[in-house]
Amino acid sequence: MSTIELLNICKSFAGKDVLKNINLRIEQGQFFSLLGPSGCGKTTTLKIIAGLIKPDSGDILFDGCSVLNIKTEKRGATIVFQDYLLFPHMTVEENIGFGLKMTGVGKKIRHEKVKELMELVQLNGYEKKYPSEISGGQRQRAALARALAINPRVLLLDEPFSSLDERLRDNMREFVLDLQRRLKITTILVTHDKEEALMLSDKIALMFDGKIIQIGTPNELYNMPVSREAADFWGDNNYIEGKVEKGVFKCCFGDFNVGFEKDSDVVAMIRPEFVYLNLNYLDGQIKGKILKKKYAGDKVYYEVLASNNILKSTTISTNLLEVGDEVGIFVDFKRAIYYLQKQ
Ligand SMILES: Nc1ncnc2c1ncn2[C@@H]1O[C@H](COP(=O)(O)OP(=O)(O)OP(=O)(O)O)[C@@H](O)[C@H]1O
Repeated sequence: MSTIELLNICKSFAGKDVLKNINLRIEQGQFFSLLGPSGCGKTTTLKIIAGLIKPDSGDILFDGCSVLNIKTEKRGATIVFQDYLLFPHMTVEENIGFGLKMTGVGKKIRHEKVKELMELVQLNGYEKKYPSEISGGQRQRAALARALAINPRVLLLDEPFSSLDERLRDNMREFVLDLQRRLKITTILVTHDKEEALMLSDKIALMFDGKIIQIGTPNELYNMPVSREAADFWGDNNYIEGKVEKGVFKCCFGDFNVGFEKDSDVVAMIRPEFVYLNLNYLDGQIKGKILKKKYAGDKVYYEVLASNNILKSTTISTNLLEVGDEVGIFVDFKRAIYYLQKQ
């Protein structure tokens, strides 16, 4: 177990700034995710924590002590990559015991430890198999066991689930979370999968273009995005410009009580799931007409024309509205997030 801190970490490759002053604190035993679009610098951050890449400036602390000049193999931070990187010419048990052998652990203790790990990742009976003879999920569990064999202070997971099919991915996510909770090992996951980060993490750092734009719990990140940029990462949103005066939001759709006292020019960000449509127009609702409909199984995505604006609405698929229907729209402005308009 370890507390990990990154202090003012900067890194550039060939003149391109890839990490721009990264500051992070990951508590002991926490499941922490680095989330962000492809190329934003997640893997580089992970490799810097592992010691595979040296930062240009800044410091990394494990339990308050700098590990900047400590070699990878001495840091106790092991990475599990998405492509597992098992040695193809070694059996499962040889793969798992490899790190122990390298650190000079004797055969008897190694054998016991490997047996214990095989049980932990539910691979008993596969000891003598080669990586090519087992399934993707089993290979991944073997890679996890190999990483855990050396009792790492921190477990680093780089998109470990992305090459698995959906069902296996769900199983592996649950498996890893359960293992992490039991072992209480500080774990850092790199992912671009929003749902994965929300489901697994105690805390998430959202990264864009080499910077961290928000750190918080899954609930804070999803429900209280700090900026439009952060909000848009979670999906398409509605943005409605207006003014708040004495707790009333005034915009092109009318006046709405929001219980937000500070008078200011704002942009209201409303998620499509808080825009409700119904066929019977009710008093006080906004009138609109359905322009587009996308059916996606459990959900339906609509675009509705109202007061010369397009509103996005997502509903569960029991909704039977069709393109061209005139609808009443209820926008739950109390669920909106109000960003101050730029002066
Ligand atoms: N060794 C390297 N040499 C040059 N550029 C690199 C190197 N490693 C990473 N980069 C660049 O740094 C940027 C960040 O890469 P990184 O792999 O950290 O992003 P990422 O967020 O993990 O992306 P992905 O989700 O696609 O893996 C990218 O533009 C990448 O091309």
